[in-house]
Amino acid sequence: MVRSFIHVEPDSHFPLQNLPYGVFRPRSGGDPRVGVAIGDQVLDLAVLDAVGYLDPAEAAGQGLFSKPSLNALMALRRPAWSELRQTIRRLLDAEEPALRDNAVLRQAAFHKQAEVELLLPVEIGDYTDFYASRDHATNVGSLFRGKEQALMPNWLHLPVGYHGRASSIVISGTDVQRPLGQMKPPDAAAPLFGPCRQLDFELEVGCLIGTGNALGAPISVDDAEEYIFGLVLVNDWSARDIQAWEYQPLGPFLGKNFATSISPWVVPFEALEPFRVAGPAQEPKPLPYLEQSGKGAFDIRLEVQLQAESMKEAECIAESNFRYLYWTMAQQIAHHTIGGCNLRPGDLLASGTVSGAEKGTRGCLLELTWRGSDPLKLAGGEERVWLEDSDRVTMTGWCQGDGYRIGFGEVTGRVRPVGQGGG
Ligand SMILES: O=C(O)/C=C/C(=O)CC(=O)CC(=O)O
Ligand SMILES: [Ca+2]
Ligand SMILES: [Mg+2]
Repeated sequence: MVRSFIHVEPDSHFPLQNLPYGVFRPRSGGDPRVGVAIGDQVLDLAVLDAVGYLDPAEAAGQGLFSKPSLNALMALRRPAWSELRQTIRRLLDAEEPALRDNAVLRQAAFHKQAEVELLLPVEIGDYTDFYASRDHATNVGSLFRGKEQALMPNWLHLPVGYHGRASSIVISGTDVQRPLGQMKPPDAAAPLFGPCRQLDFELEVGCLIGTGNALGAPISVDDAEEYIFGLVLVNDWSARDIQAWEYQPLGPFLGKNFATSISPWVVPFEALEPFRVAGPAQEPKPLPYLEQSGKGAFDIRLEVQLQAESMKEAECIAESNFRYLYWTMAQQIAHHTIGGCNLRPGDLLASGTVSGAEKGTRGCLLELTWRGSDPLKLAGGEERVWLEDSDRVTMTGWCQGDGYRIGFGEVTGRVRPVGQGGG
């Protein structure tokens, strides 16, 4: 197995096979710039580019890495991403002396991850959220509309989604303020206004678009993966009481626009190739524009941890897998653009809550507690139906290779009570 001269623990999320991109700022100061995670280090690509170490890659020499976002890099095409990735991989290889034996450059180019601040890596222009897990859609449908109408008649024919809100996407670690809103409990005669009482998380995977398409020029399902730059973890925080009252007939609005958290490291799509698998069988067969040849799902293990303020450590409350999704990322992209809609570099297409068939694989509290009828019992006697103030939700994910992991790191956030200011 290929190894780096940088030490990488076997359970590290960031071995040489991964090389995810992020935007960071050293805690000691300096401007935001682009880096790559390796073991517990960050490699500063702006430093490497400045000394010509990334030459002759197409991405080199253009100032792409001394920017506060990955967008300019994402706007290049797949061959350029692939070439850059190979260049970085070679420079980090244990057998390659160029960087390994240049102590002065190494000193300037590497930072401990613990000594940098990770920033929102992408300027996200548009955010779309799908609803691609059949188990999630069936469960939510049963809970919101009753068993008979669990899965809407369109669901097996197209990837259902809604246009989300990009402005409130925040980086992992940002506190999330409990939203205020309008809700109508079943026993109330009129709607109430106040802090959300049914705050939830949603375990999702986000697909970041690299290459865009022109307005009016759809992306075909079999070309769609060429447009994907990389993936992140997404927590689509949801106010279930606000959502349940407002959503008909146009779908989620304020119930989901107050915050969406993403993980800081963008895992290159190319790194996931060894973990490609077939997704669930699709019956009825989708219309030709959605029919994908080959396998379109990826085996990514996902976990949700919850930590109440009284708990010494976080407790795992759900284990799921990205491969459970019914609709693939390629199908989502093909559907999104079939009417002519243009995607732009940096757009986020989230998968929708990733739930599986077993109870412990459900990706949100709405399902895990069956809308409150089956509370979760946590360590130290804590019980949860919905999130309480100061609860911390952490999601993690990784592909398990033979002796290595392609990891996503984590997306974490803590619930802050209403009225404690911004930031
Ligand atoms: O079926 C409904 O009314 C509920 C929809 C959602 O909760 C939308 C959503 O965020 C989709 C998802 O995460 O899978
Ligand atoms: Ca969602
Ligand atoms: Mg959201």
